[in-house]
Formats: sequence, structure tokens, C-alpha cells
Amino acid sequence: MSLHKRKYDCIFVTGTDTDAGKTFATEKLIKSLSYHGHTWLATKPIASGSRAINEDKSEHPQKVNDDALKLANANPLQWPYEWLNPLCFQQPIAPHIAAQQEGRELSAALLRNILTEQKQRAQQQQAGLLIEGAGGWLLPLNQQETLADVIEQLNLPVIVVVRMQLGCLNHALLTLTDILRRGLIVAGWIASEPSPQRMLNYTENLEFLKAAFRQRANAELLLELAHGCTDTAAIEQRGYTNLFKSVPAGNGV
Ligand SMILES: Nc1ncnc2c1ncn2[C@@H]1O[C@H](COP(=O)(O)OP(=O)(O)OP(=O)(O)O)[C@@H](O)[C@H]1O
Ligand SMILES: C[C@H](N)[C@H](N)CCCCCC(=O)O
Ligand SMILES: [Mg+2]
Repeated sequence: MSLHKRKYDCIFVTGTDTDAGKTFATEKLIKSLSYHGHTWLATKPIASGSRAINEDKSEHPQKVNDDALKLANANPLQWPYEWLNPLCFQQPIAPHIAAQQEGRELSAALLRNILTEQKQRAQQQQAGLLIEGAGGWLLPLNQQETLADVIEQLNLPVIVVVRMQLGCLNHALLTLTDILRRGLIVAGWIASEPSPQRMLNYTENLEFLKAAFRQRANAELLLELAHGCTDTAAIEQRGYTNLFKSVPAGNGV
């Protein structure tokens, strides 16, 4: 199996859609990397759908997003919440609309600054960084710009989480096509099953996707996350640790 020879220290995690399993997959990657002795952190720079905590204790309760909390729990180093999830909007809707409702505007420049800062902080702590997107690859930031524009500007390698259900072939090919059109590297892909009901002809679909990612992007299936899988240590390793820059655990602050 030929994986890219390059090793990465910062990778963007996208999905074929919202609820594709990006957070679930990112948690599993972080825990698995920790298990294999690599210090990697995950962030969720932009989240929509939040709840207030410490309402009874503070005049200014903090708004938190469940994806960001899951990633914080998986991370081997603890960051202040605002570092991990600087943009956290209340309504569980398209983030740029949620932002508008709070009198905020999103832009590629804003996201570029946030991602650059997260990358620098991770580097200072000698940790690798997985950045979870929101929604699918072309998540709008405003009427003109998308989160994909930011990933292109920062030239980040991408992991694609594919939700294995009918329609995923089209979604995966569209996502892959646009990532490659922008000249970005696909570091690998992950098959995810949020639904307890396995799709018909799962194996044929998986084989199609394996061939498509390999032929078009020289990218391999990194993890196959069957519905309900829990044991990170036992997740089948497909040689994917080759991709991740080895950052020995315990080097962080
Ligand atoms: N392999 C799996 N087994 C069981 N549950 C899963 C699996 N993958 C995802 N899920 C569940 O499916 C739901 C959607 O997954 P997840 O939150 O990871 O999606 P997402 O792509 O991160 O969505 P968003 O766009 O909101 O960030 C969650 O409740 C998650 O726990
Ligand atoms: C609220 C939800 N869980 C996601 N975080 C945001 C999904 C945005 C999707 C935008 C769209 O492509 O229509
Ligand atoms: Mg998520």
C-alpha cells in the first residue's frame, strides 16, 4: 500500500456533509494517535449550535458547542475553550447565518487568522493539529467565500470523512474533485457509519471509493468506523500513522 511519503503536522478534516461523522472520526484519530505515542490536538474553529454553561455561577455564562467539548475531551493537552473554538454561535444552522443573527460577519481573512493562530499554538506545544471543519467542504462564510478558500490559502492537506449511505459516491466525488481542483493534497479518507442501518452493498461502495480516492488523489482509506465502534486501540491500522508527523507524547506544556 503506497501512502504519501510526506508527513503532516496540520491536517484539515472535512466531510461529505454535516453529520458525516467528522467529530466522531477526529476523536478517534486523536485517541489513536495518543495511543501510538503522538501528541495531536483537535480544534473546531467555527461551530454553530451552542448552550450556556455556568449560568448560575456567572453573569456572563460561557457558550459551548458539543463538538468542541468532545474534541477537548479527546485532546491530550488542554487548551482554554476560546483557543479551541473561537467562533461559537447559538443556533444550529449554517454558521454564517447564525453569525449574522448575532450581529457578526464571517470572512476568509478572519478564519485564516484563527487557523494560523491555532497552528502556531500547536507548534509551540510541539503538537500536531487536526482542524475540524463545519458542514461539508464548501461551507459558506459569506455570499462570496467558503471555508475551502481558507484551506486553499493555507495550503493544508485534507482528510475526507465519507458518510457511508446511499448518495455518498456523488458527495465524495464532488468533494474530492474540488479539493484537487484547488491543488490541495488529500492525506486520506475515512469511512464513517453514523447510522445503525448499514447501507445496501456497503462493500461494493467501499471498494468504489477506495479505487476513486487512490486513482484520483493517491489517497488511502485511513479508518473504517463501523457504527458504534468504541475501541480506539483495536481500530484496524492501515499504516496511517506514516502520515502524521511523529510528535512524541508528553512534549507539550
Ligand atoms: N461510527 C459511528 N458510530 C456511531 N455513531 C456515530 C458514528 N459516526 C458518527 N456517529 C454519530 O453521528 C452523529 C453525527 O456525527 P458527527 O457529530 O461526528 O458529525 P459531524 O460531521 O462532525 O457533523 P457537524 O457538521 O455538525 O460537525 C453524532 O451523534 C455521532 O456521535
Ligand atoms: C449545525 C450543524 N450541526 C453544523 N455544525 C453546521 C452545518 C452547516 C451546513 C451548511 C450548509 O451546507 O447548508
Ligand atoms: Mg462535528
